Amino acid sequence: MAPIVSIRNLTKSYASGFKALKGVDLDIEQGEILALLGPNGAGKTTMISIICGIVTPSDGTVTVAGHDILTDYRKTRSIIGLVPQELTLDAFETVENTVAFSRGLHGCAPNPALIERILKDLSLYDKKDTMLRQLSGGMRRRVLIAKALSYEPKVLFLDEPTAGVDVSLRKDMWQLVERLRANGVTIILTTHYIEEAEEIADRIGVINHGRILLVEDKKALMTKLGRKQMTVELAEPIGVIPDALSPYSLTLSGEGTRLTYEFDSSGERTGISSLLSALSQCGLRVKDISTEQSSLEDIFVELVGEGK
Ligand SMILES: Nc1ncnc2c1ncn2[C@@H]1O[C@H](COP(=O)(O)OP(=O)(O)OP(=O)(O)O)[C@@H](O)[C@H]1O
Repeated sequence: MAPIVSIRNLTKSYASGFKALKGVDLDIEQGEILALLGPNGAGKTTMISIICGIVTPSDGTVTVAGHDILTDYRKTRSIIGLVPQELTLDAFETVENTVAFSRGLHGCAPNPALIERILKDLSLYDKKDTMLRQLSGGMRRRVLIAKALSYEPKVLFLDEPTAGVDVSLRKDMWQLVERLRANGVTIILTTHYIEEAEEIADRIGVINHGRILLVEDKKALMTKLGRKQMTVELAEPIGVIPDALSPYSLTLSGEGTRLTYEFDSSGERTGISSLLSALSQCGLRVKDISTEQSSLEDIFVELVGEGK
């Protein structure tokens, strides 16, 4: 299937001369949840803003469902929903009116039943007649999402949807994202919370200094870049690693009592059982064994660190 969003050589230089995007290529598949991770200033918001028609690109092309975002912007904007980072809402309007109005602004016929469902889904229904200025920050964020959902977008961009919200709202958001995906909506979210990407994304994109460092299936990324380590505590210290153990890439530490073995957790054989029998053949007594796997956070920090 053709990608729902296709980005080619996307470049953005702001008037100040600052290059926020330096030739980004990215295909987003229909129905996926893509998490974009990147440190502050990496270019995430710039990229999303260009796709949504808020910022003009300096070079490159973006198509949404086959339509060019510049020449066919009416069409692409009708397909896209955006939940921005900033909480810009009209303080004196009610929740229900704000959401219904947003649907009208996007040229959709009124649909009170749909608005009611969205408000209920976001636990906003009992606040439908409340003025926005009387809502908490978390509730306002829910209103921003309701506004974006009011015109039934096929592609939804969430720019740090859970920044500064409490744990229960974060979990609600994750559930909502799951439900939207089940209804065929493609979701692109930026986040600083790596556990969020780990929890809900199908694919992870890492962006830094205006470039995409990688885009990879989450599970494949964890297996490909994730290292596993086994640490063996020996009962008695040794001076050097015996020759018989040279086939294993071992390092000795802890004043001769700790052997560390790195292995490929994706491989069919990890080599753990043969290493353990080799240890006993060498007469080494094992006191304790532990294994550790690098997390998405370790992988991210390593990738972004390399890009510096
Ligand atoms: N209007 C502008 N004029 C000049 N520079 C800008 C403008 N908007 C953004 N930038 C710069 O472009 C870079 C990328 O900003 P952007 O907001 O896209 O990053 P981000 O990845 O979304 O960061 P964050 O995680 O902090 O939201 C930053 O260095 C920012 O200062």
